[in-house]
Amino acid sequence: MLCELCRRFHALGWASGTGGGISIREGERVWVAPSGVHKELVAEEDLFAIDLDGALVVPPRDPALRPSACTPLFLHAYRLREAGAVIHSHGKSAMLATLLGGDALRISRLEMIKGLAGHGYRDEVVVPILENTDREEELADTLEAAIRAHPRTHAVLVRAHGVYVWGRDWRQAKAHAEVYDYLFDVYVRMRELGVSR
Ligand SMILES: CSCCC(=O)C(=O)COP(=O)(O)O
Ligand SMILES: [Zn+2]
Repeated sequence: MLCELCRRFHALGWASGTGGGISIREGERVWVAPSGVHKELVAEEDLFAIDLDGALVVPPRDPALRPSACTPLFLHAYRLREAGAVIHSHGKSAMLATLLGGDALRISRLEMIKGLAGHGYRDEVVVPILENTDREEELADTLEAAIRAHPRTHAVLVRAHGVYVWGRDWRQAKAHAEVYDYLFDVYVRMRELGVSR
């Protein structure tokens, strides 16, 4: 499923140019893809299994592979939110939404908001925005702080970069990622049109 979802996210433009992807938790194990490879071509034997402290449990077939640089960020969502899957998207809507400024994106009164667990139509969706760093791993501490400061969010944006989204399992994480992508796209379009909600 991890490999299949990487292919689908690549087709959506969420995991192009080797970045982005998804990790999935299976009990006490977390499966992650290799770093810096074409995510749409990742095969089952290329995957790493690690425990929730990041220790290697199952190595990939090729010893030259390294786990995704997103791994420390994925682990924060697993540990702090009991997530079952975490998606990292480089989708353009997420990236563009972060360029409109502020330390959080806020949007409300849209039907699609109901697709986020614990949210209703009238709720304000608040997605914190982190400042980007030179290396993906360096985002881990600020992502942890943002997750703690925003207990209702299922996503954290990274300026000029993308978004991390999670859910209780891969199905909910995928649904959340699709809803947030819709909201980010609408947010950018609304700013272009000069309308607000
Ligand atoms: C063009 S990818 C730049 C690095 C990045 O943003 C990223 O998400 C890398 O992830 P990886 O899984 O390849 O370590
Ligand atoms: Zn990235």
